[in-house]
Amino acid sequence: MFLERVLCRNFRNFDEIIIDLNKNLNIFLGQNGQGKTNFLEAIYLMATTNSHRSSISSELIKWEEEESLVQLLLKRREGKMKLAMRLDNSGRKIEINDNQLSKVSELLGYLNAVLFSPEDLKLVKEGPAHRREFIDLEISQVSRYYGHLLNKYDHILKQRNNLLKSIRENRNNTSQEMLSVWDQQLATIGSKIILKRLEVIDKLKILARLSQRKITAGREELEIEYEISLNNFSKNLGEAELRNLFLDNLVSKRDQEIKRGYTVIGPHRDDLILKVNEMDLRKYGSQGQQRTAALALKLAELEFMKSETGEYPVLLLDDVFSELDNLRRKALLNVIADKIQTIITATDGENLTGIKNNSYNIYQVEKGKIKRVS
Ligand SMILES: Nc1ncnc2c1ncn2[C@@H]1O[C@H](COP(=O)(O)OP(=O)(O)OP(=O)(O)O)[C@@H](O)[C@H]1O
Repeated sequence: MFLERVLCRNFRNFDEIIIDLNKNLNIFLGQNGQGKTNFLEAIYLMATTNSHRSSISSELIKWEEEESLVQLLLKRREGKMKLAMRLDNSGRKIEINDNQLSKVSELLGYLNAVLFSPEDLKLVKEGPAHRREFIDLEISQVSRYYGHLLNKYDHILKQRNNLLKSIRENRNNTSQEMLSVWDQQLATIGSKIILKRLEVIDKLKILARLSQRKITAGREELEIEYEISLNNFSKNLGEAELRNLFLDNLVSKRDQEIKRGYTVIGPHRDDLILKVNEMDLRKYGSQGQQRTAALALKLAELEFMKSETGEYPVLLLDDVFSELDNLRRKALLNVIADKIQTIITATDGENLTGIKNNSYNIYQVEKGKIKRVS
């Protein structure tokens, strides 16, 4: 798939920009703070329904304006489509081919995009929330049903945590009965989420291992494991068995959960363990090894989405070329070749000299204005 045109109106520091993109490679050059990341953010927002930098709609709207619009013309195998998001202080509205959708989450699955930015090092070296977000976003982009499960799980978890707090404050039996009702729901949805994650990680780990080998010329073996918070878990459990195990775990943690006032087990507490040559990357990996693994995961993500949807997603590279050494840069360029629409931002073209795509556009970004220069 590829983007033909991107329109942003009153989005971040843009008044109105209308950009026609090359179906292969697009390079956006500009000094710091001119609007390069803002442009990628608008596209990423349309792929995931969320900005990677802010969860607050009003921050995306241009200062002193009331509403903003991001509109994309997208070419997929099945044809062209127009996607639009309107943001104002009351929230976000989505239109597909000029028809308004009832829920923002229905936008998921139309535009698939993979974003790689310097922030992605966090994926390897920081807390589990980043790795859960990585896997959840990836699955949500190819499965709207999974996005729906996550929303439901979040809702149940909040209600259950509120109840745990209220039991802690004033123990009574009716609340304990209510807790069993929430347990059933948490276990039902939670086990579906865990099973889907396990299925995707099984595919992803093969793809990531291959990428890591390519980037390191076979010197590093990357392993990904799912670290589950449930006790007595064994692989190959069916959905009903996993649900029962989840419920048993909730019963055995009940006193602890009431004492703490929140749910201590479930997919919201799980993690991904990344190892290189059997060493835990998060704890012991060098910055270079962590960066390579983050890149390998992103390349695996591209291939995973291709295998799920039949089309490569759009690749967004935010200022990453200056951070990569020659080997990693080459590996990245080999993957992109001419088959993936790529949008790159950089402060100057110096690190981009290795790019030999047949066709590319170059744009200059300055003070919220974007102009094509070649
Ligand atoms: N809601 C907003 N309204 C108007 N301007 C905004 C808004 N949000 C951010 N900006 C401006 O956008 C600019 C940041 O743009 P952006 O993050 O795209 O920078 P960049 O070109 O990617 O630079 P860098 O290379 O430093 O990342 C800043 O000047 C900031 O003041």
